[in-house]
Amino acid sequence: MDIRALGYLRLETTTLDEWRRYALDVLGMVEATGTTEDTLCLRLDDRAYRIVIQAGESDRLLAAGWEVANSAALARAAEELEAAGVAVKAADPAELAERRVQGLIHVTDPGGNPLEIYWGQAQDHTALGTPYGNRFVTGTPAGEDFGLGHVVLPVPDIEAALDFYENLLGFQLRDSMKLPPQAVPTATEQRDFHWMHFLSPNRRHHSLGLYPGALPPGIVHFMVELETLDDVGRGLDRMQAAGIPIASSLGRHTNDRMVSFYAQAPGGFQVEYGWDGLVVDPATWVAKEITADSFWGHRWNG
Ligand SMILES: Cc1ccc(O)c(O)c1CC[C@@H]1C(=O)CC[C@]2(C)C(=O)CC[C@@H]12
Ligand SMILES: [Fe+2]
Repeated sequence: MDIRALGYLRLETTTLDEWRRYALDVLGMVEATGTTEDTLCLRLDDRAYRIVIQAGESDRLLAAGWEVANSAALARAAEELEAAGVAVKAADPAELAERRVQGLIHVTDPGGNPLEIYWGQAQDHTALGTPYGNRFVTGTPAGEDFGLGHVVLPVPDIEAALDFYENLLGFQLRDSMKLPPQAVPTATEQRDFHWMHFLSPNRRHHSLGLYPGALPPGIVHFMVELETLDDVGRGLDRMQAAGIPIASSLGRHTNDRMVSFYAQAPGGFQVEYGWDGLVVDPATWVAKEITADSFWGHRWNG
């Protein structure tokens, strides 16, 4: 399947005002066209939106949006999913209009996580006036797309999830890490360790992390990448000034070599704010095991 990138995330929140302040004033994202009283649309780049946050009854991930190139690629994706026994539901015209895409199917992964596979998202050609001069890395100036960043999803059955994303969706496995049982309190089976996997359909080291346990919000964290270390440092200052709990201190990951910190987001999951993530060559990449999450830093709280 020819998926190109993590195009967007849709979230539901019980505290939209808190999310508005968090996304705009702290993360430095930009309010996008389509924002209403009960739906906050966020721009990071020239896409009409990259994150949509809807007021609702719960705090959870509504969908991870995965982008394909065109309608033929979407039709093939639907065929391959159906042939594999995965239920596929085509979007109705109202959903397409709301999402500002030209074609879309709804699917659920083996962990029950909702995904939307789509093509033809609208762009916004107006200048992106980020509030702190910060810039998000979502691709190259030449037009190569790396997607909005990455998302880590909880998947109680890690083997089934890896098979789905690697062999059906066609993501490349970049590396894996053994988590100790205490890092996975909701694991369905007692084991000496639990694998966590990192994958991507493009040259961003990972667009998807698979966490081998359950978490109520349906998302462990999402990561947005900033252009400079100063963008990340200033973001950390804003988090602290706003009194937002830092979930993990600044550190550099061993696999994508990203320098990042993690902050609590409204709703019981985290946002990773990073810089200097690895861009790989899929033709020469080999899957590896990492045996530490970071070269330095990333001290987790609580
Ligand atoms: C190890 C790692 C590499 C690259 C990343 O972008 C990244 O987020 C991580 C950390 C992943 C992971 C997590 O998301 C939830 C809490 C985890 C499971 C830990 O307890 C250690 C690693 C953490
Ligand atoms: Fe991450």
